[in-house]
Amino acid sequence: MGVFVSIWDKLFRKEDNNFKILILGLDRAGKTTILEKIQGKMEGEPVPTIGYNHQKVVMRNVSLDVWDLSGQETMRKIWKHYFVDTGGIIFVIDCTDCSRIELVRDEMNYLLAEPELLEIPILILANKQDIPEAIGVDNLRKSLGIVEEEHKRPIKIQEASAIQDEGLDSGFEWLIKILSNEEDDD
Ligand SMILES: Nc1nc2c(ncn2[C@@H]2O[C@H](COP(=O)(O)OP(=O)(O)OP(=O)(O)O)[C@@H](O)[C@H]2O)c(=O)[nH]1
Ligand SMILES: [Mg+2]
Repeated sequence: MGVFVSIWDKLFRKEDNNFKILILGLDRAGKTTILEKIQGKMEGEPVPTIGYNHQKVVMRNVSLDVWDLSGQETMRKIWKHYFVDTGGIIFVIDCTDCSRIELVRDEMNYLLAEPELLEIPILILANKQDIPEAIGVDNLRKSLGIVEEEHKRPIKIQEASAIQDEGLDSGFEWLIKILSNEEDDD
């Protein structure tokens, strides 16, 4: 953990306990739904994001500067312009969208290999678990080729249903704990 602490100290720590969070994932994964749900303000069907949504969210005394970026193909190419100063990533997957699971894996691997994001904690939300055909965490883990324990960075795959507001609290709690622990290790 010592390496993490020093990197956070140098790069990501904000004086006011504020962390920049990127919500990434393919189009229609449920990113905007999640951002709305965690703020308790879901109103009707979300429209596809053009560009980004930017919201300040306070949870557990931590201020999150959340950027929900469009997952459409052309927009995925400009995700990198938002990487600077990122404290954590929430990567959202539509677990019913099996035909694009390889594309999801490619995007995930791109993020994992990105030098600007090394050591950054990643919360993977395995979304749309309310739909019976959704693949579960074990299958998703195999499809992505991710073994959390073997990663140098903190990484967690969390089952979720944004629509039913399930799994979001646990996921965010984990991420905030990771970020806050670094704060605590002063
Ligand atoms: N059944 C179900 N539908 C969901 C869930 N989360 C999101 N959706 C639906 O999935 C669709 C896409 O949701 P968005 O939140 O707009 O997805 P997005 O990832 O922000 O998509 P882009 O902005 O295009 O990148 C919408 O119709 C949502 O209502 C979920 O947990 N379960
Ligand atoms: Mg969106």
